[in-house]
Amino acid sequence: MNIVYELKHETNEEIEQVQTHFLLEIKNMSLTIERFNKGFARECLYAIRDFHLQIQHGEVVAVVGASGSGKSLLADAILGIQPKNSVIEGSVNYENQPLTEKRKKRLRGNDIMLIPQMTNALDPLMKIGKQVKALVKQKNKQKTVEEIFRKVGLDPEIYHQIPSACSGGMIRRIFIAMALASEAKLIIADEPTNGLDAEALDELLFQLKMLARDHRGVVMITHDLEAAMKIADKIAVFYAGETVEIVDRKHLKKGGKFRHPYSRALWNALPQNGFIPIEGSQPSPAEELAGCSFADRCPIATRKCRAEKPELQKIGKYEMVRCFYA
Ligand SMILES: Nc1ncnc2c1ncn2[C@@H]1O[C@H](COP(=O)(O)OP(=O)(O)OP(=O)(O)O)[C@@H](O)[C@H]1O
Ligand code: NI
Repeated sequence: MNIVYELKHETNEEIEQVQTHFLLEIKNMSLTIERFNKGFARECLYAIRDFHLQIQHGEVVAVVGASGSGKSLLADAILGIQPKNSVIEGSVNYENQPLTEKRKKRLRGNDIMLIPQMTNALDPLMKIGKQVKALVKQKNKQKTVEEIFRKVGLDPEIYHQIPSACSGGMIRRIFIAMALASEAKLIIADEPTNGLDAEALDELLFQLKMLARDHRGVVMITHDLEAAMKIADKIAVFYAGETVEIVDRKHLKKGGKFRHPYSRALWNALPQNGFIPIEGSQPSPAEELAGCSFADRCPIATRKCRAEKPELQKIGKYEMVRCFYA
């Protein structure tokens, strides 16, 4: 209240910025892995080059990118479980405070929870019910877990089983149940829709939305643009370790288009839009890039794009695009 009052002379947009409370806000984040090749020469892998993301309570934000674009490393970096030989730079704030490695360690598994890409992340020897129950803070733990199992469509029998008795689809539901049971405010789901049939996929998307309705923030990391467009409030398109666009779903719902040539290419590659492929491949993380990461495959690239890296430009309250010509 006071802050807004003091900034009375600022523009409306600036006042809104002050009022916006982000659960997680990432700016210019990079993650570089250092390794030594066979000739013992030092080599850098630029796995994340320039990543931006903003998420508020109650929102689903999708990070959409192709295989190898750095999505899982991004999830690991937010949780503080990145490879030891990596260096993270940039600004990461959680609840408006810097998310230091020390703080990540404290919040991991409590405030911030990962739904991992691998389905073998549960304790293989502990009964599932017990693993979920361990996260419940309120009284009547058993009853709470049973209720959550019902919500996510898990057979109550699962309670007494160990993870190896469950299918991949069931394990994903167990992770959603764990997120619901916990008091986590931020859920990071890494490729949660992988390998699901159409029905299971819709169910899972609904469950992720349910987590957001519970006032939590859900970062859904995926290669599936279509799934992202179904539930995400905002979509951050990720290419070769960079956020190339952040689009608000409202813009797409109103018939607006993606603005970045890579996002447009992803959209054109969807079955309903004609399955149009694009030539070439994503630059390797080992490559140092002088210009735009997409320049080699971009239909509108110019000499400038190859020589100069475009910055992420703000084009609306939350929307951004990294292209000289978008
Ligand atoms: N520990 C590591 N050491 C060295 N390189 C790594 C390490 N982990 C990942 N990489 C490399 O970093 C790049 C990004 O990997 P990452 O797993 O984050 O991609 P992704 O977008 O999650 O891919 P996918 O969709 O296949 O899961 C890849 O080229 C990968 O080989
Ligand atoms: Ni991954």
